[in-house]
Amino acid sequence: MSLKGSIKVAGDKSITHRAIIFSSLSKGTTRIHEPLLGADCISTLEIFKQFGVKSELSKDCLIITSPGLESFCYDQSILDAGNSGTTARLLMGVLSNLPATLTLIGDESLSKRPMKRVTLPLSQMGANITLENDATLPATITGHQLTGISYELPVASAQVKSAIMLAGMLAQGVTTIHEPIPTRDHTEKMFEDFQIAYNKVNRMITVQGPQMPITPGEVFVPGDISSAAFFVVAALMVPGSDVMIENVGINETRSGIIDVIRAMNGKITLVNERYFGGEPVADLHIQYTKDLVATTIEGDMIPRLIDEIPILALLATRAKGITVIKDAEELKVKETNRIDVTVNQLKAIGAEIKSTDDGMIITGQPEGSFNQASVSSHKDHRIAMMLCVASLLIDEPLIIEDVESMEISYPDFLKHLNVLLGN
Ligand SMILES: O=C(O)C1=C[C@@H](OP(=O)(O)O)[C@@H](O)[C@H](O)C1
Ligand SMILES: C=C(OP(=O)(O)O)C(=O)O
Repeated sequence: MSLKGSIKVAGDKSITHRAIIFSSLSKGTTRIHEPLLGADCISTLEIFKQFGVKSELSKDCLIITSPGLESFCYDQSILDAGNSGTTARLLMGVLSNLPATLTLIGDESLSKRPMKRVTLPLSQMGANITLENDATLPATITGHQLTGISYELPVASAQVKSAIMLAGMLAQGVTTIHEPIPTRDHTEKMFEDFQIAYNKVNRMITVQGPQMPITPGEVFVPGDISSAAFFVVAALMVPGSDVMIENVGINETRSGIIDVIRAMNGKITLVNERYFGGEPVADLHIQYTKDLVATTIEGDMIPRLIDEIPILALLATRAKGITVIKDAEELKVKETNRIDVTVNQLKAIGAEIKSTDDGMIITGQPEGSFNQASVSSHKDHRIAMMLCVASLLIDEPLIIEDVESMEISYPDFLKHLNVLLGN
């Protein structure tokens, strides 16, 4: 049973969120081509619908028509970000500037994730936000126009950077953000798509606000490299596999996985590199590699592959030698503690893996086999898909509890996996 053939993966989650946000803030109609309609992006869309934004799906295009943020209606004050950290954090930057009192809530997992990292800089801009226990959702926000600040990001987080950029775009005056370690730059690219002026020199971003009204744009969403990662790893590990994944985003701030796979000796080739809208894309050709070698993943590489670490940990179980993942403590505050959950699930099926304070250490067993075990995604979409890929290395069926959490970022995951398996 090998993976063969070609697929187009789900649209990029980060870019779809931003496309929905920027099109909702602008007055008029924006077409978003090939968006991701996973649960997280739907959470962002539903919030803007409560403000009076309309959406329509036509073939592969999401058409957003907005009255513009000056004409939002605020009849409903409870906004549900569901499971989505991106929704909650980016929208805090917007809501803090709107003339309404609104409460942002989330599901059980999101309600445990740290929000102070966003409310702290926003408070310095004058925002009025109350968090549960001064730390988590629900957040009650009484909005008014903020004032620009100069801020150095203490954590390498694109969500925090983007929240401040959005707030700065709507605020009075100049906002400057210094980003010591580069993170995904889709917000910067979306500023360009929607003709919002900003400056980025080295790692310093400057936004002069307020910039309203915002002109509608047109967005082309590439395939999500974080979703493609599951098939890339599956093809590298399952003997006989030969797969093409089309139109995948290879933005430098997201493509760490390609560098790591090359360092591990994995057979991956980028074909037909081009631009899709404002983002670079390529078709990824991946072939089974029997002589994978261990590597170290650390430092500035981490934000370039943060969401791919669970699936890269699985890949490392097949690579000769000891793979070390460090500087990845951010994994502890994702949908689950992804260090513990990844280690515990992979250990259960027989992998030699242990957690550390800021990552994990994996001893590869290229010839070893995994065993059946009782495993769970712990309602974390990336863990659910990682376990599905792990099941390809086990002869008996693997029963994965809460596997449906994959809906968050990839509703068609199993369908696409079956296409490649020829089922
Ligand atoms: O900005 C974004 O779209 C995202 C940024 C990352 O989070 P952090 O900003 O918390 O690192 C990433 O893990 C998340 O899946 C999406
Ligand atoms: C961490 C993730 O998303 P978010 O922070 O938006 O919940 C993810 O998709 O892996």
